[in-house]
Amino acid sequence: MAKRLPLIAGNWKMNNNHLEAIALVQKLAFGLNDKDYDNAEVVVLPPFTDLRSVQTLVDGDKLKIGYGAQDISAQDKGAYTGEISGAMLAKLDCSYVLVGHSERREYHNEDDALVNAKVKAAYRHGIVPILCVGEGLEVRKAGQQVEHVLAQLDGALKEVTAEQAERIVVAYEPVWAIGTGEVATPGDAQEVCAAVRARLAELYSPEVAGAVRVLYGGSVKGDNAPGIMAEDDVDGALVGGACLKADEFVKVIRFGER
Ligand SMILES: O=C(CO)COP(=O)(O)O
Repeated sequence: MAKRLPLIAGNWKMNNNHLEAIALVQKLAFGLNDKDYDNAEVVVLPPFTDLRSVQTLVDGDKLKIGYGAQDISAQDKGAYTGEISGAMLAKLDCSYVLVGHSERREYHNEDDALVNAKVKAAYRHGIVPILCVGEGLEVRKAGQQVEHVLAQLDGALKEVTAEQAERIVVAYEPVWAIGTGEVATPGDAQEVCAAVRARLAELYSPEVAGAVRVLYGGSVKGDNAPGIMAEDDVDGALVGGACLKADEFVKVIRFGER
């Protein structure tokens, strides 16, 4: 089976206006070389208002950095004030979209049914969903993390075909590790990422499970990325705080060199 190319994605969250976005992507591109792009796929996920600027820069300078959005409407068009459709994101050449980030689940009450509708909306427009799953501290303390994450996965993948599922990216982000500096151990990440892959094999096939990239996210930095990425079932990282500084993000991308 072909080895999965690691994916290092930077979730900017609500940071950087469109001018700051250009500066950050330029700095990132300047810090990366051909070998980096051979070793990992590099993606940034800026706010909606930055996407056109990022698209223009990536196209104009022929950068090998990919990009995508942090959310997508479940609807395709119409009277949905404030929403952004998959068609709009596709027109901006977005390759990826985050779906079901824990901050959307928490602050916008997104449940598994809505996450499922957004996953399907992404596929309708040819955009690859980066599906976020992860447990809170109470669930972790109760030792229920695997059951919790698999229930989120099952809910998000309802009516998603094998052909679609093969292209999905799943990001395991334990909520207690997000923005807290409290990183999961490599063993914690491996346990849940392996369980996600095993469930994909059950729901679809070993081929689908073998193709899907499963990322870890939650306080990933340059110095802890190598240990986490060394685990068999961890195929990359979804990075928050550390992606806002180009130098630190480059260190994460070079996880294999340390
Ligand atoms: O939520 C995250 C990425 O989506 C992780 O954020 P931090 O890396 O800041 O913990």
